[in-house]
Amino acid sequence: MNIMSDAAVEARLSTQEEERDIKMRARGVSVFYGQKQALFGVDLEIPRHAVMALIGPSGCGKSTFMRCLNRMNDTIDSCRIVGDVTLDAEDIYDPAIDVVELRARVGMVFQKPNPFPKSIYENVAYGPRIHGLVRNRQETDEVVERSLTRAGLFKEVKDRLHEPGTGLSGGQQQRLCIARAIAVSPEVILMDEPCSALDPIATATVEELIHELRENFTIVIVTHSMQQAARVSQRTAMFHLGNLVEEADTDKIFTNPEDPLTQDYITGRFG
Ligand SMILES: Nc1ncnc2c1ncn2[C@@H]1O[C@H](COP(=O)(O)OP(=O)(O)OP(=O)(O)O)[C@@H](O)[C@H]1O
Repeated sequence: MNIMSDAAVEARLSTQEEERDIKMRARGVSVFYGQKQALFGVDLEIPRHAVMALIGPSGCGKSTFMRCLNRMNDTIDSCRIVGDVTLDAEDIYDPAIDVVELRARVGMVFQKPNPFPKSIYENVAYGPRIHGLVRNRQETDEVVERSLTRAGLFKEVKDRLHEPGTGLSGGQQQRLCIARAIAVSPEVILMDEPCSALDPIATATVEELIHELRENFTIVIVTHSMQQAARVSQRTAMFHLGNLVEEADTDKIFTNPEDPLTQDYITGRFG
């Protein structure tokens, strides 16, 4: 008979509880580009249905870390990663993992809006089609409308769905890229400086959208803007020279950071 002590039962329950709140977890993640080490043993937990901001001076490893979360670093020949990364407690570097499927579960939006040279409709419909998520035209129409609506773009484009995506404004193109990412129902969306090519009005619209998306998705955003990190995120992780300096509630990072490096960075003393 296997009788667990009350303490053991409680410990297991609290671990399960914790797992429910943690979408992704990195343990001891180091990254090398050839001989050069870019990340040093990073341990970080990404909370579910929240926005986590990655901040730190240029070259500190924010994008490198983010690319570990959907194995985008696999596409760089010289890049080697050690350590563990899990998605819902599942090892994403397990050889049995289908990387194409992983990147559908952990989608990405890039710095520069990069719509395909196709219509607005086709930009959004492409992913669901290749992943077999839609069976016919009606289902495709539905997924396109739903994704564009969630990205806050449908009203603006509903009469020109068959015009090229590249004909939209920069802010609209970025929302189209977000709609494209959402269309395959990802669990996590990685955003690498998604507003850096946008004007302040388009930035505000995208920030508002990020805020809304967190209800349904887990979001990780790299940003150089302290104001943006403070506005959109609930947790913030500060990197410096390939190390994770500290990670905490965003309010705490911006009002009462533990580490002097964070204090210096957020007050503009370097970076
Ligand atoms: N493909 C690559 N090949 C070689 N070195 C790279 C590559 N990508 C990044 N690095 C190096 O790894 C380190 C971390 O770069 P990374 O782009 O992750 O930093 P970052 O914090 O995102 O910087 P930024 O804010 O300027 O975008 C830097 O020293 C960079 O030069």
